[in-house]
Amino acid sequence: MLHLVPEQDTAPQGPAPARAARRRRRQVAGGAIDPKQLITSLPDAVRKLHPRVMVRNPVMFVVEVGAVLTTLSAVLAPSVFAWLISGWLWLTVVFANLAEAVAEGRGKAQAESLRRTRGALVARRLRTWRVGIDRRDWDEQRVPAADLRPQDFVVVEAGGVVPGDGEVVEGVAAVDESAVTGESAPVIREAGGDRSGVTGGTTVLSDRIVVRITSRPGHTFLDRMIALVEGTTRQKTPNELALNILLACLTVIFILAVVSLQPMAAWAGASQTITVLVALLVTLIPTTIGALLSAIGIAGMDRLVQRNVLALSGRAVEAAGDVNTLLLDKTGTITLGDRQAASFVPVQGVTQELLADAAQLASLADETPEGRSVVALSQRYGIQHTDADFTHGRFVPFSAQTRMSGADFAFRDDFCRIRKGAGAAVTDWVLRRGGRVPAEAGWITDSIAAGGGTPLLVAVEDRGGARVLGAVHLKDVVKPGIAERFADLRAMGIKTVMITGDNPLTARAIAEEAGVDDFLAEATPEDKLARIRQEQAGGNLVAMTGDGTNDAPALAQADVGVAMNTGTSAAKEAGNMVDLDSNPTKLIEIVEVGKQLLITRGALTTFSICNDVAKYFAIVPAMFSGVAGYEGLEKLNIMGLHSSTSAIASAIVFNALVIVALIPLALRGVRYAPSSAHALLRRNLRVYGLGGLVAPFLGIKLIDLLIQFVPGI
Ligand SMILES: Nc1ncnc2c1ncn2[C@@H]1O[C@H](COP(=O)(O)OP(=O)(O)OP(=O)(O)O)[C@@H](O)[C@H]1O
Ligand SMILES: [K+]
Ligand SMILES: [Mg+2]
Repeated sequence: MLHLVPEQDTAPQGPAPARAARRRRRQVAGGAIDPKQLITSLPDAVRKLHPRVMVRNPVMFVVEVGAVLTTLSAVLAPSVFAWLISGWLWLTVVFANLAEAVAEGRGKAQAESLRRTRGALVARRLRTWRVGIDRRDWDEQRVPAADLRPQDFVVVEAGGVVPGDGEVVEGVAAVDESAVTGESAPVIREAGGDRSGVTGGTTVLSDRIVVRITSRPGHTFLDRMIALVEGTTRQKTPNELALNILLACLTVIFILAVVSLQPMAAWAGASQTITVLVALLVTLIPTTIGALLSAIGIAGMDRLVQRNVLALSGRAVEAAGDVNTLLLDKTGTITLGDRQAASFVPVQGVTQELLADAAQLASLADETPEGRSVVALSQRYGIQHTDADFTHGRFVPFSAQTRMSGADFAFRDDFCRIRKGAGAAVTDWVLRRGGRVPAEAGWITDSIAAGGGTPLLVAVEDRGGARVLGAVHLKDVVKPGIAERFADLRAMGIKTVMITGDNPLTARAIAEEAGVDDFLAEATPEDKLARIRQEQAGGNLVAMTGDGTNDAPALAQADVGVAMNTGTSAAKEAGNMVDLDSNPTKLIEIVEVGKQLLITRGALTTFSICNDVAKYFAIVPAMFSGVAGYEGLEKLNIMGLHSSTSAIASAIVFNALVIVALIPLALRGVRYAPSSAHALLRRNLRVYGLGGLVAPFLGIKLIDLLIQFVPGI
């Protein structure tokens, strides 16, 4: 099929949008942040100070309220200490907002370039379209792409841009999808099969296709992609919500503790100022994780975008971190999916020509790639039927339920039905019509299947009764390198199951070659769905990759449903992720990103809480220093800080700086190497727990050494 691509269009340079897309991906790859980003995101961070925005983050909202209180008290009773604390509390809130703004800012540039792609597209809409209608009578209308509605038909010719998402209903074309995927190699899009989906904004390089629009205005793939990278549609995931509630509870507990401290302190004759009480509260509550939580989530989605995966739900990204079963569709997912007719194998007493003739009649209206390849192969036998041969006929289209296709027609005064399809389905059809199926038919299909090919039995029914003529051998190729990647999945503790509508023998041959752990053959869409429910009922978290309309129910049911970008729009609508590279082993990276997200969140939570414990040692002794009866607390001043005011100020400054210091880690994610959950937990406790305990002692001491030179501290 690749000969369809004109030479000049495959030049390595690629069109400008492709280069821009690749550059854009390179910029964000690796996740390193440019210090300039911190500066450019500053205005956004300040804008986020609005209380309506801040309440969404309870921990930081408390810090903001504290900043207001200390500012008021600094105005009423000015002192260097009061101004220093209130200033750094405002900085703490700004730093937290900065983390989120930087995370969002990285998507904004990408959204800008996608917006340009969407631009002002013009569509060539057809007033009517039906299969086989004479093309010259087509009545075309030029309309803005924004006016397209589902069920509209548009025509796109070489050089034209596809105006909206849809399904190719007629024709085959090479399409440049680089504006959306960043990948400059053209892909084939064709009517009928599992490669019929086209995306608005992509460019047709060759030929002419008719597309049935499937998306509503404003809800196209590009629209969704823009909203996604900008983070405008991001909702908190269940785990994130749970952690937020936990952090809010901790905050309330510490508020109560600090409030009840005051009467106690007053009784001891060490009544504390508002500034000191707020400072104590802020050091105790988990500000580090409170500040970084949202950025961690955004960065996780972003890391998937960098890998050319669009996650349409944050819940799915989290679920990916815990997936232990992966279900894959065979054709087009594990294999290249270009099933081509390779040979005709007739039964005894039937010639190849007769079989080829019948197979062609059964495929004339079969718009699937398989159907077209049967027609092409039979033409090599000099057989060339035309629609005129069908006087009173009807086509029977292929369906995943019947697993057959064919035609019923009056043919040269005879009445005739022809079917081709899966061995079991056609055998059943012949038997129901009173025919006999020779054992030879079984041998033929088995021998094709044993080699990994897909046999299509061909049968006819006419005055002579129903009988099998032979089989078509469809060949497909397992994607290269797939076995190694499945081995990687096994090492990560993920079981792979191939599910296919194909017969058990073909399924076994392909399963062995691809190295999957298990397979399910002759599966209808309902079987695929049932298998997922069964795995889920067994407590497994299931991911599914597929491309066909018949995979859609399963993709919707799976915890992580990854649709191939080459697939049908039904599959892309049903899944919660789309892989722009259409690579089934991409799940390995999706799982890694999911795990990394969970680990990063866990590690920074551990760090944050351990951190606060240490700061306690700076502030509490300072509050009670010199108070009779509380000399014992002096022992807690193990850091030997300069004065009580410098101790408290140092703790607040450290508390704010640690947020900025951790922004790069939150965005890049904690390093992830495949290993057991226990080993990961132990490592994290060691690094982030211990680190969280030790860092403040060093940091606060250092800041104290500097801050003591500030006059008035
Ligand atoms: N165009 C066609 N005409 C008749 N029969 C077909 C046609 N295409 C496929 N079949 C038969 O129907 C069976 C099921 O179809 P298909 O393989 O597309 O199902 P599937 O569930 O999508 O599986 P897969 O995982 O292989 O994509 C095939 O094994 C083949 O025997
Ligand atoms: K804190
Ligand atoms: Mg399929």
